[in-house]
Amino acid sequence: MTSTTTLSLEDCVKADAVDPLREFRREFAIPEGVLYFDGNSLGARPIAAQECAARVIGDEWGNGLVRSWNEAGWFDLPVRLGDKLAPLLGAGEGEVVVTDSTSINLFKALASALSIAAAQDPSRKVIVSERDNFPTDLYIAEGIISLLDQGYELRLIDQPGDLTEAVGPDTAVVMLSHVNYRTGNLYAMTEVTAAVQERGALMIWDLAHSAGAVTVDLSGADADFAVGCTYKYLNGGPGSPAFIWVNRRHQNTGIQPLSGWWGHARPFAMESAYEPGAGIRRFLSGTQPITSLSLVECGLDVALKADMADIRSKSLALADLFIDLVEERCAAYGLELITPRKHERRGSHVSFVHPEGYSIMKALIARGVIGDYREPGVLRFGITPLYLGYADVWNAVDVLRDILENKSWDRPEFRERDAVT
Ligand SMILES: Cc1ncc(COP(=O)(O)O)c(C=O)c1O
Ligand SMILES: Nc1c(O)cccc1C(=O)C[C@H](N)C(=O)O
Repeated sequence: MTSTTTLSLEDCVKADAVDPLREFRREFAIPEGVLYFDGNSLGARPIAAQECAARVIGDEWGNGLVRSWNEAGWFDLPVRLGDKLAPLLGAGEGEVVVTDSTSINLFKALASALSIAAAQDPSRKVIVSERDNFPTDLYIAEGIISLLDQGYELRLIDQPGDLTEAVGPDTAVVMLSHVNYRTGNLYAMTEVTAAVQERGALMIWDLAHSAGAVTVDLSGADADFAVGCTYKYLNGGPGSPAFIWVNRRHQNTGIQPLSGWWGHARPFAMESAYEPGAGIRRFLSGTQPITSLSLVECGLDVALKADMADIRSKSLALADLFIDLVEERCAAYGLELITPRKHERRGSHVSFVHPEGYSIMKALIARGVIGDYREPGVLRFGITPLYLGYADVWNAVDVLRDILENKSWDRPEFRERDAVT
């Protein structure tokens, strides 16, 4: 569907009828009456996940018991799932493991990158990131800086355009989110990686808002490390394990400081001294949450059946439609778009700022249009082409217009803050 003005619901219904991804919606359990625009926080449940959970809990755990570490392939699951995820990241076999959380994987990646940078040039003491990066990324960097206590510092840029100027001969590592969690800004991975490496620094990407949503080519960009989660666009389930990708040239060089027994060269030799395993396995630490790890496969199996180019073009078309409809139908109500309009600069969510953003989002959720809220004043709408269609976008904006027109957000119950927004 092309970006036009004066779009009708009928146009959207017609666009849905010829959408090459329309059958994928059947693969997901979306409750009746819900328009789900929060797959950028927690992806919807693949129908297959319920049966998978029953098999893992009932059969593999219940009947197999401890034998399942071998017989059901539990021990190899982080590596097997990493290999399965790799094509969606432009990565190869033996380069990715699904394990731990994004925060923990970032700790491993950053510590490892700093150890590699220090071996090359110990005078490089700066980690460059973005003030508007997802907070956990900055907190993890602060934690490593205090733990190492070797004069490292964090340099934060305020605009994506300030990046190249901030990276210099003092820079050890640059750590950025490929897609910004708040604005949806998308960095040009290949160009940015090349600029960072030309300046002698290592490049770490956080792909939390990219994996399964936008085209990613880690090998093509020749980045150094990447991390990301599986509970958003990969539909792995709440708190499902994250992933870490390590360029082969670094796998056996840096220090992976969470040196637990799963990363040991011979875990069941039970040796008292640590000897890192070869390759990506050394980025494992300890025992993995096998039930939730197993569910990651259901989301991956769905995503791998779809063509990533179709996902990307539908994501852009749905977001264009969302923006056009808001601008056409909600123009009088003070919503300000903070997401880049340019396709090459946009991820897969759309964000608007409004002084009453929190109450408006709560009012939307009460009407079944589920997005989320981020400070300050940001209404965020995730665009997930596998289970959202053009008519869904039209209907969501229709509810938004109604809430704004009737000021129905202006009620005490919509002002009460929940713990999770
Ligand atoms: C860019 C980014 N990094 C990291 C995280 C979270 O990491 P974790 O799963 O460790 O809580 C999120 C979202 O929660 C995120 O948006
Ligand atoms: N990870 C989350 C959580 O534990 C609770 C609620 C939301 C989340 C999210 O994923 C937030 C998300 N990363 C964001 O971009 O804001």
